[in-house]
Amino acid sequence: MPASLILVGAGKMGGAMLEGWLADGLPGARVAVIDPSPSPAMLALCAAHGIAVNPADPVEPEALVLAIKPQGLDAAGPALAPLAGPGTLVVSVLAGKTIANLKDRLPRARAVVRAMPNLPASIRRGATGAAASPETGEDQRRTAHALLSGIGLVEWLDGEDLIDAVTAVSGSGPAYIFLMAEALAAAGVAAGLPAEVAARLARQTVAGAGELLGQSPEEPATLRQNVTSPGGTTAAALGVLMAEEGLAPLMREAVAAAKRRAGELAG
Ligand SMILES: NC(=O)C1=CN([C@@H]2O[C@H](COP(=O)(O)OP(=O)(O)OC[C@H]3O[C@@H](n4cnc5c(N)ncnc54)[C@H](O)[C@@H]3O)[C@@H](O)[C@H]2O)C=CC1
Ligand SMILES: O=C(O)[C@@H]1CCC=N1
Repeated sequence: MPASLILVGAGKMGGAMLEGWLADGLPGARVAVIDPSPSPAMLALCAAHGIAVNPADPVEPEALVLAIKPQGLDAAGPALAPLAGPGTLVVSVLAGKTIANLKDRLPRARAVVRAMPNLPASIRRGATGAAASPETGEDQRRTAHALLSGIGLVEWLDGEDLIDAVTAVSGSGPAYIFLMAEALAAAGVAAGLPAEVAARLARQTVAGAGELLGQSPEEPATLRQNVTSPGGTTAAALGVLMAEEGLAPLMREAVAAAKRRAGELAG
């Protein structure tokens, strides 16, 4: 873990990573947060862990983690450039922004890791794809790995060309699963259940299935088959979901749209 870390942007994703790092044992005294409008919950978390918020004269840290909106990079660049020296490990989670885009705004930076985590980082169940600039040293790679593996699974990529696909699959992916819970609950209401009962059953079904998938050595397809009695109710439902025009082509289209959008955010 780095001896000093500045988190720039402590919103939903930055906040989730910070929660994960703190749960992983990163001492708050090593961390500073820069954010012009931190939420009350973030201020409370920082106060509880002795984390400096918007220090007056921040100094170049060992690790500078960027978690602002991609569209905010131009405006933030001038304030961030002095914090990213040749020895600083820069970790960016900005969707679409390439390592070259980041180096444009942080001209002294050498070691840049472009990472795409996801929101379950807050409970250390995240999934991150990452790629490092060629100048990133072995120690800095180890530091980046310690940070990212502290919040869940890490897949290192040979180059950054796959990060937009990672963004579309696992970066945005939790939203697809939450939507599944919403849609299942709504379908339950349509099938006659009281709304609150449907919401509780759908939520626990998605959470329980996710937990089982996380703990089981079986493939998702095997777990699906374990639910499916021949000629039974699940088979009837899967006949719809697995039809030619069912979930698979829809998911392909959704992931392609997210990947396309990530490409548009570059620059
Ligand atoms: N939300 C998610 O599930 C994921 C988000 N990301 C990436 O994380 C980044 C942040 O996204 P969210 O957390 O969802 O957005 P957010 O809006 O919740 O957080 C952004 C934070 O940046 C702060 N901010 C704005 N300008 C700033 C500046 N100049 N200096 C310091 N802080 C500044 C805002 O006050 C806010 O707290 C984006 O680049 C996004 O692509 C990546 C993976 C997943
Ligand atoms: O929606 C977005 O652009 C960000 C990137 C991945 C998840 N949230």
